[in-house]
Amino acid sequence: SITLQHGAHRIGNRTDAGMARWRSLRLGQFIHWGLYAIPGGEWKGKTYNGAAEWIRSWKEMPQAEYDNLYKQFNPVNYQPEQWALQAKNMGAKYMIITTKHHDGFCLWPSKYSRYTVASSPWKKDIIGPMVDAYNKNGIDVYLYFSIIDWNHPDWRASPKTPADSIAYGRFKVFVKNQLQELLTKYPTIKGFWFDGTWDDSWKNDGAFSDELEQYLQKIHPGLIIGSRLRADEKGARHFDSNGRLMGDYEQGWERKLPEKIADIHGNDWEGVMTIPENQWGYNARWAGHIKSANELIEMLVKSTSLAGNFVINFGPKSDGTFRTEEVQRMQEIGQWMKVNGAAIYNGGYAGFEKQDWGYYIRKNGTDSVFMVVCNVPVSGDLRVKLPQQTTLTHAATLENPAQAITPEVTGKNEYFLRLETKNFHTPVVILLQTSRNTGNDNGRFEKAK
Ligand SMILES: C[C@@H]1N[C@@H](C(=O)NCc2ccccc2)[C@H](O)[C@@H]1O
Repeated sequence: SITLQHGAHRIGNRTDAGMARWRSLRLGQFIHWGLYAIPGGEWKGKTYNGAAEWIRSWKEMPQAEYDNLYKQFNPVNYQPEQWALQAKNMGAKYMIITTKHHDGFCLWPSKYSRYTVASSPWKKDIIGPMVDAYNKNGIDVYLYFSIIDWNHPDWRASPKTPADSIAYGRFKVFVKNQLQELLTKYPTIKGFWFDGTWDDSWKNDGAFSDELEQYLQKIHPGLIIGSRLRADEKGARHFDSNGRLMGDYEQGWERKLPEKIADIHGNDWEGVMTIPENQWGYNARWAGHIKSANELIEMLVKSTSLAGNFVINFGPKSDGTFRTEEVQRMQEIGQWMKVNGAAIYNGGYAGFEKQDWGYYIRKNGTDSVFMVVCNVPVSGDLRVKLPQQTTLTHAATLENPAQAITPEVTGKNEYFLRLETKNFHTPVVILLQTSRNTGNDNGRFEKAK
């Protein structure tokens, strides 16, 4: 390995209580809200085919007209208590809110910028009431902050001249001031979710990103910050030039998930997911594939089974209400979580060989292993191969815990569980009580006929 001044400063995952809490939460709600919700992916009768929150970059969008949208920001139906209750009923344990996206518009009345809600007809702080409402409902809040800031005169994607570098130097001070301001105004937030850190200006200034992260941890110890903030002095991002993860968890899983446990290299990680194919901010027309609640539940289960967190994104309308499809997904996911949340919260990698019917999840630190059946076999028979020295002592679904399922012992450490019924409308969860011992079931279950 090479000597790095601004590479990873820690080897292995964080072991403090704050990080243990983060990895116990498992299900998060992402909210992308801002001026981009006003056009909602359309402009003067034309449809923008990109992600709605990027519409300012569309060649058909006059940037000055976009920048003046703040004069229309007036979410008269914004009710943060409703938002928080809805998220609680979905089973989300943390929420990530866009304080400032790439367009630079601030949802809080920053004293370092005039391009904020304070200049809009709404006038009031959006972030404060949201943090309070979510915290009151037992949901932790993380602040999304874009380093890219298309509105700020000193931001540069790639400084070319000495004047550019002087301007970008001012911009870095502005970024540090706004982050300090957010921590001062909203002291209960648990961390930052940084974005927009792929441009040369940021990538080639690993020292600043390192110093910034250390500054934030100094003024607010315990903050949880993912790998997307940092670059090392060679321009390596997420993983430093020695291949070590920078930050507190791998934050590169955007609209994609790891396939198998080897893909996560033992790191804490989080996947963030859109319900349509690629829309984060409100888009009036959702084209392409819209994920069902069952698809999102399976992604949540897969993430948990691979010891990661899963965050589902929502893009409220400019008036502060949510579109029907998003309300439906939150309700359907919430119904499943009410019955099966025990398999998700504090869930992690079970260490069992994955089978076709779905996913194993181990309740962290226990011998309780959940089987989440997403693919019901036509036979109704679920093969359960346990690791050596592990015995199955009990099985029952979370829906009917009193109804034990008697496994059929078929061979060394292998059982079949038969499902009474085969028509399920959502993934079914079976809790296995296992014990590690001599590797046989002590005659508890009769041998296969
Ligand atoms: C969380 C999402 N990140 C923003 C974005 O620009 N993503 C583009 C991107 C996709 C994959 C790697 C880096 C950057 C999107 O607008 C959302 O805010």
